Amino acid sequence: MTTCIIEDVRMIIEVSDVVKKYNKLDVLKGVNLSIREGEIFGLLGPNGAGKSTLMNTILGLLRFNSGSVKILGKDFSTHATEIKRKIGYVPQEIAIFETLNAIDNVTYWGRLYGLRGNELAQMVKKALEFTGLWDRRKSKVSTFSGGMKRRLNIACAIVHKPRVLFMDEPTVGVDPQSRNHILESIRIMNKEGTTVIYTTHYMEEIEAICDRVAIMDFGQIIALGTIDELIADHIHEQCLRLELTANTAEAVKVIESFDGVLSFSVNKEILEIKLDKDDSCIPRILEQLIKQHFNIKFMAVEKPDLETVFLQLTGKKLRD
Ligand SMILES: Nc1ncnc2c1ncn2[C@@H]1O[C@H](COP(=O)(O)OP(=O)(O)OP(=O)(O)O)[C@@H](O)[C@H]1O
Repeated sequence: MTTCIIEDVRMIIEVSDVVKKYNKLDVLKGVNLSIREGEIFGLLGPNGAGKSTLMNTILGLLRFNSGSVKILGKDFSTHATEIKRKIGYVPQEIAIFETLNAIDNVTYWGRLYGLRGNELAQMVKKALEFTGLWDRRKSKVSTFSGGMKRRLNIACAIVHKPRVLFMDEPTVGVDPQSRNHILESIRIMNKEGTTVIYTTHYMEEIEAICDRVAIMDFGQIIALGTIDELIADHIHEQCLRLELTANTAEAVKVIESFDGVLSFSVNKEILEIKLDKDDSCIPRILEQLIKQHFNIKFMAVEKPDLETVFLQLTGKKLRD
């Protein structure tokens, strides 16, 4: 009966009104969050926003002051062992034994997750193959590059094929090849049924793999949705950049009369025009400029992206 309830759950993680304080510092201020089974969920936020604290709270590694957390429909306080066997965690700090080789590291974690005998050996092999480390299984970790250590860190977290995988900035300091390998592995794991909760400061990673994204700031979720939804909900303008060969001041007089133009600035021969979301005025502006014999040297429309949303909501760049 219990297994049945776990299998039927659609929201794989439910966080309700979670408050976490460190002395007088409110680090999580009543966080509410539901993560769907089967998604890759990105958690973004400036340094100190509370992402790791939230992750550690969900994982049962940190006690919180009030609220509730459920994973797979169960509470950690009453079903810790059951939940732990179904989740994996890739911590920000690499948690592997430098003096052991790769296979012994992964085997150690496999045993902790309750795997034994032939099943353990098979799962260890699969995790090392999956992370591209099988050929180096007998090498001591102290001889590994930073990217290989990160991949081994992941192999340790996935050896038991978790239903939910938490990854806290798993690509910090890795080379582009390892980064691509990690992202591709996440996609494959997700296709095979693992729900992934992912934090990073790299927008391109979120864009590449995440189905939905939550933006956190000052201990609260301040926005949540797909990237398209976040842009539609929070960004109400875009920028048209034109470079003319001459007579920019006269061109301004043409442009300012158009509906949809919110503001503009001129820097030498470059015109930066802020437009509202409806970009139907762009072809009309260009048509009018050409008709009046302005010579357009360069033109670009800057479409808003996740970075634009993040900057608008937090006042910071993702990698500040
Ligand atoms: N053990 C602790 N004792 C006191 N304050 C803490 C402790 N751990 C975290 N904090 C504080 O809680 C806040 C949130 O920290 P957290 O590590 O969750 O942020 P984060 O969003 O993960 O940041 P980053 O992107 O830098 O990893 C910060 O102000 C941090 O200083």
